Amino acid sequence: MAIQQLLGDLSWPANLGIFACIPFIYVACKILYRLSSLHPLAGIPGPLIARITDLPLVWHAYIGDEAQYVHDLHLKYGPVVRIGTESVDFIDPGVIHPIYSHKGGFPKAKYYYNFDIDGHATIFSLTDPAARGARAKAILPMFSIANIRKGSKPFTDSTERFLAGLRERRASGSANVLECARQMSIEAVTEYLFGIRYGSSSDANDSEVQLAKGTTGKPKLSASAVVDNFISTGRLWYLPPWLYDLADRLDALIFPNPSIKVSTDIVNEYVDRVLAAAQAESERTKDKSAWNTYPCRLLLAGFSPSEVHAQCKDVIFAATDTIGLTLGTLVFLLVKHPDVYDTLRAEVSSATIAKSEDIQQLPYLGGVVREAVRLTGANPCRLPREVTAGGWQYGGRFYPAGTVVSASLTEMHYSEDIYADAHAFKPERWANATDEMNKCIMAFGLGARQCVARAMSLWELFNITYDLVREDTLKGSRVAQDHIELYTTFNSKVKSGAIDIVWPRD
Ligand code: HEM
Repeated sequence: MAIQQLLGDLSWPANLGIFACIPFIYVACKILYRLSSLHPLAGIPGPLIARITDLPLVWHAYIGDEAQYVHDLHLKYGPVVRIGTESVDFIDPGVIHPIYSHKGGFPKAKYYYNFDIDGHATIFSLTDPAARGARAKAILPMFSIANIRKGSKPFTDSTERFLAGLRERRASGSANVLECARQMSIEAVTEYLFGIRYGSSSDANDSEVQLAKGTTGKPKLSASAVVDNFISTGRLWYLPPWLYDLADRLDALIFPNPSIKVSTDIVNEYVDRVLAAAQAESERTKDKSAWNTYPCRLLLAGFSPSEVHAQCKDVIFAATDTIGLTLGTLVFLLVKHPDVYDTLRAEVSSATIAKSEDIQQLPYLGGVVREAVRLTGANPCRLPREVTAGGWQYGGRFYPAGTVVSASLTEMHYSEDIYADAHAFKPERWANATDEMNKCIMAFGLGARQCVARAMSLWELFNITYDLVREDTLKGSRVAQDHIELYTTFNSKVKSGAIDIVWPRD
């Protein structure tokens, strides 16, 4: 009443002034609370700014050095750092089980919503475990190692094309192995999962469909621009979805890239074709046990054609750059380290391989693949999870519900405490791997939400490396750059867009 009377006594401009001040008062109170000892994360070391606002995190993700930013904070403040108002990052093998594995781990943090596709939450972006589970159940059998072995032809065919492509480029003196590996990955995965290889067409030349002119004038995989665009979601993903959309539009307006539109159309047309074939298949045969492709399985499980379209695109995005970058880096490391290459070649040349699974038993090859996976960091930053109702007690501290907790790949994989001489490429370290080394490899994620295609990807990496080294295509090659420079947000991106190797002509 007193306030009402006071307001009533004031002139209307004074009233307006008071109302205009309310948001500022609200923000000021919020900042004071965040800075005070009343905030539940008050005792956690970190920069003052991170207690007030998430803007530094948003900024470093946007400019592509989030991994370096988080690393610098750990160097300064120790293994447990408050990196944002509600966010804490750990370098501690002990957090892996409670955050990612125990009872399915904490759910994915809200930022994953920004990875939705065409208005649909995907198997990757869903934060609700039950909704994700219903979709994953339909497709997971396709990723079992037994089924991959049974249906391995798309993989062996794409490996053969990858090797043929490298031989061709060797003749010309240089190869961008990143682009070759991306192409190999998208072909293998789409043919295996969708039954129609990306880029294949009955009425057009494969290479016309697959390759669009890159900006340098060199042919570039036609899906590259749309894949790059999708993985760059991580640059803005800390924004709330409405602001994300706005920022994304503004970004496209300020930095227009016409090749994204061309590439998006090509990929959409391809996925339309995949979906139409799956729908025709479901019409043709009512025998549901014969429905064996990824889209058929999702349709069978009751999901709408428009969602299945989005789920297919999600897989293309998830597969192309991750395998592309990992395989590209692996080849780069082998070329850069001739001693490792020679040891591997000796093992591969003398091996007796009766069946393809024997390849994964080769110990030095195993070390090479694990070491390349460790050093690549296709997802180099944190995999954030949100503490659920009831909070989480860990290391003598209480983290209330809503706290975003994480471990970051770059911190774990480059920790000197876990991997001595962590920056070096040392396949032999895996001959006597400690439990901690095995536990802290998080390239494929961890726990219940780890990569559905982990076994498939490793299977490909082992087989391709084996064939590549056996036929000695890399003989005489050199790296064209000393190291691979990356933008680091949720997904890594090679700054130059290429991992080049050359075969010098003497
Ligand atoms: C070297 C290759 C690959 C790497 C390094 C990789 C990495 C990852 C990582 C780190 C995650 C977990 C992300 C998180 O927790 O936030 C993930 C999830 C996922 N990946 Fe991969 N991935 C690879 C290949 C693939 C391929 C080939 C496919 C599809 C054919 C794929 C499909 C997925 C999907 C659908 C998820 C979401 C799983 C879920 O949340 O339930 N990935 N991947």
